[in-house]
This record gives sequence, structure tokens and C-alpha cells, in this order.
Amino acid sequence: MTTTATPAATPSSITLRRPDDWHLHLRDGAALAAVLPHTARQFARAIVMPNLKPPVTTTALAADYRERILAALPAGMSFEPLMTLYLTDNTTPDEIRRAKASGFVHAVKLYPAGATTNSDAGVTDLVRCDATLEAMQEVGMPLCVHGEVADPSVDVFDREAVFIDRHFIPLRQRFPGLKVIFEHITTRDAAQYVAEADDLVAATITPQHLLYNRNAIFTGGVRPHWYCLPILKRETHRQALVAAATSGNRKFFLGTDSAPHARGAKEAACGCAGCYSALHAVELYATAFEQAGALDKLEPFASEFGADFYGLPRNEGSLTLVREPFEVPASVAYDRDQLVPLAAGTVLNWHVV
Ligand SMILES: NC(=O)N[C@@H](CC(=O)O)C(=O)O
Ligand SMILES: [Zn+2]
Ligand SMILES: [Zn+2]
Repeated sequence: MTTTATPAATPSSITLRRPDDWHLHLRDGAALAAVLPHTARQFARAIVMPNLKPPVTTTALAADYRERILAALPAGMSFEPLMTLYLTDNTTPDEIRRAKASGFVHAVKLYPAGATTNSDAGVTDLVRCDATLEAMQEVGMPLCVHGEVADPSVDVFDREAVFIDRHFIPLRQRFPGLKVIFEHITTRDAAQYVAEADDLVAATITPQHLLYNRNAIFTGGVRPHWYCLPILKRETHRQALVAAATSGNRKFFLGTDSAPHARGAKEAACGCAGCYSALHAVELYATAFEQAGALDKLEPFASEFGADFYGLPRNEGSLTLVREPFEVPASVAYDRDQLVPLAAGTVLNWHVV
């Protein structure tokens, strides 16, 4: 990373190796066309989540979805979608071998049934997937995990921590050679678990979980645009996540979990879970890293550790941010509705040029 110094200690600009987003929801159709340029402006590649309706459960469906993404990319922009398959109780070991052979499927995603947006087709009991997980371990196909129990008797703020004991630890014991990414971690418990695990375990961290604690959801009223899953946690957890992200530990890397939902679906009696962060993702991360006094740790977190973990080359290009006030727009157009970006209306210190 190269930085340009100002008289003060803070640099006036930072140039990073071009980053990647290791957890992204792009949706489909008009929604895909609306959000894709926001991501492609900053990121060279992204791990594209498969929770469409119906979900992307096969290599053939992933190939079609990949073509639709590439077709939606504006002329002159370059972006490589890294595809994933949605794990179900019925995913076969043969499907895993097909996915591996494709060269464009880079992970399989575990959604515990009922845990989050579009997870109804998810796994009801992980032991049903043992033969499939065995095949993944054998061919070297990573498993991305939405690590929350769907058990309604467990408090919503405890669902991630409970998942570690009930599912993550047993899974790692049964498949010690399987690469696993604990997605969008939100607790000190998860950060600690990943830090202490062996090198086949890593985690992604979102901008909202670095910048906000759960008070953000209830500031002067209910704030649906801060509602995502796993839900924001208390301040001690946010601090643990900032410490993990800025530690220089290669197990923690960037994954926005940018999850667009139309304004009408967010501002509703039963609002959807998901924060739209893709519009200004790198700016949000830079803000969090600057607050922690760790801007020098942004480049490895954003541009190196994820590629290394997935066994892909680091990008060649670069991305420059300047330190100038940038007001996040109140909304952007989205599929005959609007999208309200994370931190709408607030001023960030950094702006991508
Ligand atoms: N994070 C979210 O709150 N929502 C995601 C699903 C997910 O990543 O769990 C979505 O697809 O909307
Ligand atoms: Zn998730
Ligand atoms: Zn997600």
C-alpha cells in the first residue's frame, strides 16, 4: 500500500491493491443490473451468494447465473463473479465434483433452514450432508457458513455463539480437512473461535459489524436499514471484531454481505434482513480502520488474505481512496423502487476516486 502524507499523521490518500468482496448478494434481473456497477467500481471479484428464489443449487444453474451477471456488467467495467452452490439436504457428491471441475464454482454455502433471507431450502440437519461434505473435503471445495442456529428457543442475539458449540465444532471434528469460512461474524466468541482454530478456518467481517453496535437499530425509533442477520451485537463484540479485522491475522478478511432489499421491503411491518453496503463498501471499511488507527492493515484485509485463503492469485490493479468528506446518498434507484445504502446521509472521511 502506498500512502501520501499530509502535515498531520493521517495520509491524504491511500492506494490499495484492488480488493475483492468475499461475501456478496447480487440478486437477479433488474436488481442485479442496479447493484452490480457499485461493486465492480471497487472490487475485481466477489464470492456471489446463491440464495436466489429458487436457489442456485447446481453447477448448471450457477453457470446460467454467472452468464446473467456478466451480461449485466456495464461496458468498460471488469469484474469476475466467483460462483457458489446452495447446499441442501439433497446436494449430491457428484454435484460437488461437477462444481469443482467447472473452475467457476469456488465454494458451497450452508444456510441452516430458516436462519436468514431465502434460507427455506437450506439444510435441516447437517449430518444429512455427510457424504457431500466428505466429497468437498476430498476435492478441496470450501464451505461458507451462515453460522446461526435457527432454533426459535434461542435468543436472537445468542444464535451465533450457540451455533459454534452445536454445529461448528462437531463439523470440524467430523471433517478436519474441510476448508470452512465462518461468514459475517458478529461476536467475540466467533472471532476467538476462528483465531484459535487451525489454518483451514477463516472468517469474513462486514462493514456494519465493524462500525455499529445494536444501539444503531434502536436510535430514537426502529431503524430498519441497520437490521441484518446475524443481528448487530453489543459494543464489546464490535470491539472484538475491530481487533480481529485490524490484527493482521490472515484468517480475517473482507466480505461485505451487501444484501439489497428495496426500501419498501425494509420499511415494512415485517422488514427484510440485510444492509446495502456495496455502494461505498471500501469507504466504510476505511472509516472503520482509520477509527482504529490501523489504516495500514486495510490492504491485507481487503486485498490479500481472502485470495490467499481461497487459493486464488491476488489482483494486479489498484484502487485509490482520497481523504475528503463524502456524504452517503439518501437512496439510489433499484428495480422500480429505491435502495437505502448503509449510513445513508452521513459523512464519511474517505472517497474512492
Ligand atoms: N445478511 C442478511 O441479513 N441478509 C442476506 C442473507 C444472509 O447473508 O444471511 C440476504 O440475502 O438478504
Ligand atoms: Zn448470512
Ligand atoms: Zn449474506
